[in-house]
Amino acid sequence: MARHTLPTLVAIDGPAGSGKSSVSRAAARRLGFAYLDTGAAYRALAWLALERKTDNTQADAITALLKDFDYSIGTDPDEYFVTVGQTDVTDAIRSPEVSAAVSAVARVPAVRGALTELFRSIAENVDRPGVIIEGRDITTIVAPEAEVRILLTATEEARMTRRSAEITTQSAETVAEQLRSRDRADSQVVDFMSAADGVITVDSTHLDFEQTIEAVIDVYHTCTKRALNE
Ligand SMILES: Nc1ncnc2c1ncn2[C@@H]1O[C@H](COP(=O)(O)OP(=O)(O)OP(=O)(O)O)[C@@H](O)[C@H]1O
Ligand SMILES: Nc1ccn([C@@H]2O[C@H](COP(=O)(O)O)[C@@H](O)[C@H]2O)c(=O)n1
Repeated sequence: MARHTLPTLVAIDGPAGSGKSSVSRAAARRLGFAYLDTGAAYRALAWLALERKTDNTQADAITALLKDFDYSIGTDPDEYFVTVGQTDVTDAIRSPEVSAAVSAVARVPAVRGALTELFRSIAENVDRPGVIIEGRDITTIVAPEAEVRILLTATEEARMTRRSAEITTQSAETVAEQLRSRDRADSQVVDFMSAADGVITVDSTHLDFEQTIEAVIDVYHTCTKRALNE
């Protein structure tokens, strides 16, 4: 059977609160692309571990969860949802408990291997001409061959200010400390603080939301034009 044309891949990595999900989703909408949030899968597995009262320091116990991890995510930027089995976990995976547990789950190599395969398969099968995939290791591990590779960053101060404006149920100090400690734990596993070779940095520290979306779309046009001329 003839293989369908593969979608254009736009890979975006960056630290917590750098705007990966909000900016990627808005840019995907404008480009008519699908949007794949990879952090949601790690969060959903962490949610399952909490539901099953699994000790998340035990790699074997976390790995065992993968065998009945019935995960599904919406890749339409206008119809985002995350389910595990019959349960809609779209909101539950954003809880402070899941955010605090997720890095321990994400450090397990078998989990990373399985989810990487899942992301590649979802991305290959979207029903759009392209897909924006965002996370921590997309430009380097999940899709190093992506036509467009971006590191979306902002200073720690800017990221914390934006995140604490969003989360009003916790103090700014608590939000900042959670963000910092998640980045610390995650960066022991993958490097998302510096751009790998060929990856273009978009620093949004002094850009507003709209300007950041435009900056990402500009990089997309520059990279795709360059590829056409090669
Ligand atoms: N350039 C910007 N100017 C102002 N606010 C922004 C900008 N970019 C993103 N934001 C806001 O910052 C907050 C964090 O963004 P977002 O949730 O998209 O980050 P993230 O990188 O996906 O975070 P995490 O990895 O923790 O899920 C959101 O409230 C978003 O609307
Ligand atoms: N490619 C990725 C994406 C995410 N993670 C882990 O998931 C956590 C949640 O991600 P968010 O983008 O929703 O904040 C993140 O803190 C990492 O632990 C990952 O390892 N690789």
